[in-house]
Amino acid sequence: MRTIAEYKPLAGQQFAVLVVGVGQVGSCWLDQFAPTLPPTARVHSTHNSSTPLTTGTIEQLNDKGQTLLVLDLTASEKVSRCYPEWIRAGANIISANKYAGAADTAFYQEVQQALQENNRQWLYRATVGAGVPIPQLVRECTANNDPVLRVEGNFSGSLTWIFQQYRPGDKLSEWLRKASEAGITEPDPRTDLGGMDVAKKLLIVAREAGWDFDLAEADIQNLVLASSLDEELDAAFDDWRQANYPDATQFCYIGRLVADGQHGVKASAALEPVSADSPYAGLAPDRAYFQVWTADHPAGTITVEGPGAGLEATAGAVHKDILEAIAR
Ligand SMILES: NC(=O)C1=CN([C@@H]2O[C@H](COP(=O)(O)OP(=O)(O)OC[C@H]3O[C@@H](n4cnc5c(N)ncnc54)[C@H](OP(=O)(O)O)[C@@H]3O)[C@@H](O)[C@H]2O)C=CC1
Ligand SMILES: N[C@@H](CC=O)C(=O)O
Repeated sequence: MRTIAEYKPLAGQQFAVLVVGVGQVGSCWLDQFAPTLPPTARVHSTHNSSTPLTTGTIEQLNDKGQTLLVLDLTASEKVSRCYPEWIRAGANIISANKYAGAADTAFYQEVQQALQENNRQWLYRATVGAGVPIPQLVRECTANNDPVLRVEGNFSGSLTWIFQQYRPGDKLSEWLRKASEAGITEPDPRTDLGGMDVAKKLLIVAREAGWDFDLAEADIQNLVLASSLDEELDAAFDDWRQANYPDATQFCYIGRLVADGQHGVKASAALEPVSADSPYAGLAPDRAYFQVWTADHPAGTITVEGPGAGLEATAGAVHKDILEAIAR
């Protein structure tokens, strides 16, 4: 963790942190990271569904001259839709919630416009890769005139955790339950298993490269193969495995963005068999591995590996955003 001494806010500047969503990530941040906030920052308030954050609260604090950091640690689309109003009222936003980053183009642009017009920041390092700075890498290559051609990686922390441990013959439903208990799935694990969580991450990264696409057009494999996530899922998944990859011993859910001259980008994700020489074969269940191909590196890829799942890695990413916002 970086030390607070590295950060030099403007003289007298006070940062009020408003935490929206005190679930698994929010509690982890409050317990482990909030105590290390710089002396110029303090947690002003915490909010959940029954005590939502209001725009009035933001306006009042802004009027008092406080610099506001609103942490969106929910999985709520409703909360994400408040961003433009909150930004106009004076808030800077830090998100673990992926809804705004992967929203329809019109809403995404509305958020960007509100940020520009009000000179506010929106940071979202925790939304992709947990502790692996993949959006930042793509943004930096793009900004430095080294266009990104392709990005590939195990974008799902929960599906990686599951499939790095699952072996044919296991019950998929058991691994899913354990992942949910470990706090690494979405509040509704169907979001992970169905691939929609990965689709959102692909869109967030694509936007860093200057691409955009409609989530509905992404080619995403849905592993919600049964209406209930119990023995019914196990039977359906075994049928799929036997029909497609009867000899595979290991799988990984891999996401891809590939530049496509005509259409901008093609986004896809699928569960694929992993051979012994694949970089995914020996990956620990909580690690992420990404490869980026750029114009300057068309053959040799840039590779990044790091902690890609878990509450501490995610809350740590939120904390890095807070320190970055304070330092700017
Ligand atoms: N778990 C992980 O490893 C990772 C999670 N994330 C992201 O972090 C976010 C949070 O995940 P997690 O902590 O696991 O989720 P939880 O379900 O544990 O917590 C969500 C929290 O959001 C609150 N909430 C829901 N709606 C509102 C609202 N309208 N106003 C205020 N609070 C609200 C809930 O309150 P209540 O209980 O009252 O409804 C709850 O406290 C998600 O977007 C997830 O994608 C990102 C990376 C990794
Ligand atoms: N559901 C997510 C958790 C964080 O984004 C994942 O599986 O990666």
